[in-house]
Amino acid sequence: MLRIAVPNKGSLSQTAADMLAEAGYAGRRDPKTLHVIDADSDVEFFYLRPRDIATYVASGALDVGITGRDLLCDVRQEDAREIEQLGFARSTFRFAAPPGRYSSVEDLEGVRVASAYPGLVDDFLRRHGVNATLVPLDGAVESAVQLGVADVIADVVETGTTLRQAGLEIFGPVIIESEAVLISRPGDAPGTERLLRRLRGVMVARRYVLLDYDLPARLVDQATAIAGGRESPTISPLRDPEWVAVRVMIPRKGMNQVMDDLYALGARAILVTAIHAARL
Ligand SMILES: Nc1ncnc2c1ncn2[C@@H]1O[C@H](COP(=O)(O)OP(=O)(O)OP(=O)(O)O)[C@@H](O)[C@H]1O
Ligand SMILES: O=P(O)(O)OC[C@H]1O[C@H](OP(=O)(O)OP(=O)(O)O)[C@H](O)[C@@H]1O
Ligand SMILES: [Mg+2]
Repeated sequence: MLRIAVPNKGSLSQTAADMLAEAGYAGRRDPKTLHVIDADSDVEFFYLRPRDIATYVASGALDVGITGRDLLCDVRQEDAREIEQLGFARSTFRFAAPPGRYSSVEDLEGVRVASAYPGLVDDFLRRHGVNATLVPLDGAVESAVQLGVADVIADVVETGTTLRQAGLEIFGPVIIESEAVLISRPGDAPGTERLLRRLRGVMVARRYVLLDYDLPARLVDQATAIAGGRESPTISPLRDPEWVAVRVMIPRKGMNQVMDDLYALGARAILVTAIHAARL
C-alpha cells in the first residue's frame, strides 16, 4: 500500500484534499482525522503538518507527500526530492523592509532578518556570501520590523497585501518561486507512478477543455494554427462534404480568444465542454 503524506492544516490542505478527491481517492470527513485507508485504491493517507512532510518522506516512514517547495528547501532533507509540480499555492519568497532602506542582498551584511523559513534564508545568504543575523519566528513575520525584533523580513508573498498593510516593500532577488509539489525518495515506491498519473489527470481536467466546432474543410490548416490540440486535431466528416467537424483540447485560460479567432475564420457551432478526468 502506498503511504501518502497530506497537509492536515494551512494553505495547502484544502486544495490538496480536493485534488485527491477529484483523483478518486477516499478523503477524511472530520478535519481532526489523522489517518485514512483507501483499500480500493491501495493507498493510505497520513494527515501531517506540511513542514514535517519532507522529514517523514526522507526517513522512509512514508513513500510520498504533498508539501510546498519552499518548505521542502527549508527543512533541508536531502533524501526527499520533488517529483511533480502540482500547480497550486503559488507564491514567491522575498525579502522586504520599510521603503528605501535596502536595495540588494549585499545590503543585508550584519542586518537582522526575521523569517519562519530560516533554513531557506540561511542557504540563500550563504550562497551570496552575506553574513546576516537570522531571527527565527513562527509566522506573522510582517510585524517583526515594526516591533523592533528585526530590520528585514523574508516571507511568502502571494498578492503582496500583507506586506503593504505592514508598510513593507519587497527588495532584492527572488529567494525561491514556490508551489505545492509531490515529493518522494530516490527510487520511487511501487504505486507512485499510478498516483502521479491520477494527479496529472486532475491537473489536465482543470487546465484544459474540449473544443468542438464545424468548419469549411479548406480552412483546416488555418484553424490548426489557431488551436493545434495536444497532438493533432481530430477531424470528422460531416454530411456536407465541404465541411468537417473538429475536436481539440485547449487550455481553459484564453479559450474565449480562441473561440473568437475560430469564429472570425469561419468556424461555426463552436462548443466548449469540461473534462472531468483524463489519463494522457
Ligand atoms: N498566501 C499564500 N499563498 C500561496 N501559498 C501560500 C500562502 N501562504 C502560505 N503558502 C504556502 O503554504 C505552505 C505553508 O503551509 P503551512 O500550512 O505551513 O503554512 P500556512 O498556510 O501559512 O499555515 P498557517 O499560517 O495557518 O500555519 C508553503 O508552501 C507556502 O508557500
Ligand atoms: O501576499 P499575500 O497575499 O498577503 O499572502 C502572503 C501571506 O500569507 C501567508 O500568511 P498566513 O496567513 O498563512 O500567516 P502566517 O504568516 O502566520 O503564516 C504568508 O505567510 C504571508 O504572510
Ligand atoms: Mg502562513
